[in-house]
Amino acid sequence: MPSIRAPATKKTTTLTVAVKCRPLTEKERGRDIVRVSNDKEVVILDPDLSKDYLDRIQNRTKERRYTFDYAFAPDSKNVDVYERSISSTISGVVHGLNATVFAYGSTGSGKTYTMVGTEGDPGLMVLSLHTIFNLLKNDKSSDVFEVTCSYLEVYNEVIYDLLEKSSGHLELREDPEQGITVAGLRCIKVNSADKILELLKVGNSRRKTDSTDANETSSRSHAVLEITVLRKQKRKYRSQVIRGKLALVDLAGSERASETNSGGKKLRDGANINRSLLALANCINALGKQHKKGLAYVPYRNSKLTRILKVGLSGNSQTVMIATISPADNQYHHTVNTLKYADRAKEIKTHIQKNIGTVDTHVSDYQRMIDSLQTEVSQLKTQLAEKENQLNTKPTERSVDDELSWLNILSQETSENVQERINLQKAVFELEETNLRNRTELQHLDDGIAKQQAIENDGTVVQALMLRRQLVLDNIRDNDETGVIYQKEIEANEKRRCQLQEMIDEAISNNANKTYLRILSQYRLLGMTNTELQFEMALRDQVIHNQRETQRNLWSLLMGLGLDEKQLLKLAAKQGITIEDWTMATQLSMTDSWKTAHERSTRVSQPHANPSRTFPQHQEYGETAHTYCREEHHSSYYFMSHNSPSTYTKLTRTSYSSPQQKDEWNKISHEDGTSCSEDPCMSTSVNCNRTYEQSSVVNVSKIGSVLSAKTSVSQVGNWPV
Ligand SMILES: Nc1ncnc2c1ncn2[C@@H]1O[C@H](COP(=O)(O)OP(=O)(O)OP(=O)(O)O)[C@@H](O)[C@H]1O
Repeated sequence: MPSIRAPATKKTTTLTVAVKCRPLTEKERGRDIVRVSNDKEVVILDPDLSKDYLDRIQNRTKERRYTFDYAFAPDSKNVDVYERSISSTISGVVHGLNATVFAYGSTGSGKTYTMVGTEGDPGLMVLSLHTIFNLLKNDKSSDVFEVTCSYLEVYNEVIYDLLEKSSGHLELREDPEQGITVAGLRCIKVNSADKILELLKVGNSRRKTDSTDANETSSRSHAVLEITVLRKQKRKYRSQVIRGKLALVDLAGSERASETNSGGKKLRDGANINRSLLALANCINALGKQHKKGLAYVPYRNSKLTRILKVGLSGNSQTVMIATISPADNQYHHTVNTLKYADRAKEIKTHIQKNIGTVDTHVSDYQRMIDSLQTEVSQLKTQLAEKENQLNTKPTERSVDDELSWLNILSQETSENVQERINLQKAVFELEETNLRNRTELQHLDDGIAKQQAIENDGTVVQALMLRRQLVLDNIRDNDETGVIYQKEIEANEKRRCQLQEMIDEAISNNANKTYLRILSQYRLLGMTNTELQFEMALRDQVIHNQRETQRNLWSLLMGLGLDEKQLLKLAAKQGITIEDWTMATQLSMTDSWKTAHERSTRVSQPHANPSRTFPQHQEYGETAHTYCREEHHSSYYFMSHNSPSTYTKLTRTSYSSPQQKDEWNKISHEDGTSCSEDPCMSTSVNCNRTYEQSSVVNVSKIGSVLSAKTSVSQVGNWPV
């Protein structure tokens, strides 16, 4: 079929952005911090409960408010999302228009639930297919329809056919007429929604999923279901073929390694997912900027995902982005990140146009098309010449206004470049961490094999150990290889950074408005320093996570020895070790799910680097155990009862909530008899002159980080969504 596109009127439209908040799951016992008002507005409350009215009116809270085309509260069904934000787009597919719907959000935020759904709450893929086949069934024209379907996944930057039992690696091809296509991808002819749903089911069962701490069945790949509807129109003098395409995309979720609690393969998957999502985020950023200045380069080529989504993001497609978010307070950073990108995506423009191919075209029609194409070519040539002219213009020749916005764009790109470098460095750091653990395990395995070889006859244990050894070695090699790729990307990123800085410096030295430009540049540099600090904190976050894991493992080990609470305390006392909080520590070692729900409380219940003090929990085990806590970044203290861990009662500087609280606070004393005269609400200690490390409670050297780890954590870091 000739596929010359007949010139038809192009309609410019913006991406439709809908936000869907899922309900709190049973496992999550956190606070719900998302509010959806008037069907369009989403408010994210500050997860820090201690912020009061004054903080709010002085803008010191982390509360955020966003407006989108549509917003859906946790009680909304998939069909509500479909009817309000998608259905009209889907019907265009039957009339030769392209449409793309993609779900975007952090891991466990509900993307797969929204796209695929359940039997009781069918997802957007299922609902769209029913609409398409209903429209075809009810079509009154004499047109003939043909529907085909393909389903692929991108896993670790490799494309697989989900409709093929054992699919090999597929390659992307740039076709001058059809755009980006996947060579060798199966396109199956279908004649009912049920048939596609069957294929969808089979395809989903082949998708790579894994269980992580954040989501039991986490999708580790990006899945793209594409439905093509061909409408063949028989007319008196010519036949026309209209082709509409619908792409339904379920992305893998962005994640932080510290949250998914993953290592080895899972960590590598996560790093790849984050990398392709970062590439997508960068495209959204660039496209969002394009409408303002028309300058931004859109880095589609950075990942397979962005190349596949190119048409949906900027080409001939009516596109809907469903940003999925979790309402849980511990997901605050992910939620804000997702909404930030969703907010930018609102600016993206696409250009929709009917895909019409003609068969038996009359010569005069061809002539008309050729004329029109020639006009288009000459217009493009003029535009290209103008652009080249602009690029060759020296900064000094620009007007000041132009200069400033040009510099602004440059510095914006610099910040993004820094952000990208930070993400890459974090990925490298995570890989190195995993390999460190892998190498330790390898050492243990070698020792074990040597010992076992000396005593064993049949060699079965040795064989099992050798197998494990090979697996660990493979992981080390894979991680090293990925590390080399990341290093190369860091180098490329660094090169770009230098280029950008040179351009900024040149603009400053050439321009009359030097002082203003210098301030602007300084401002951007400070912003970058800030981002780098965030990276440092993210690294610290990771170290703390590892310490907690060690703590948990060692507790399990101690518990496994069969010692009861008294024996353990006695043993510890003999060694001069004070166990800080028996209740919490044992709970911590017993259940992992407890850890997630109570992470906040464990995090804040440990002694602090500065000021140092001894907490009296160990005197009051069991029912009456209380912990004094401080959250470092908010300089606030809480009084928390273990009987009801979710209840936080704030102590204020001028008044205690109850006499009991005041008494409890007054009990705080150091072991050596000195006490802190600090008010609970002050962030510095008055009489306390010992450092954290000196405190005998924090006898880290005795049992590693088992009994007392530095665990004042701020969950910062802008891991890309
Ligand atoms: N609207 C909803 N109603 C009820 N449960 C939901 C809803 N949305 C999501 N969930 C539940 O939340 C959990 C995570 O959802 P889902 O697997 O869809 O997340 P995801 O964003 O696809 O995660 P990943 O990126 O890790 O694959 C699942 O247990 C799912 O059943």
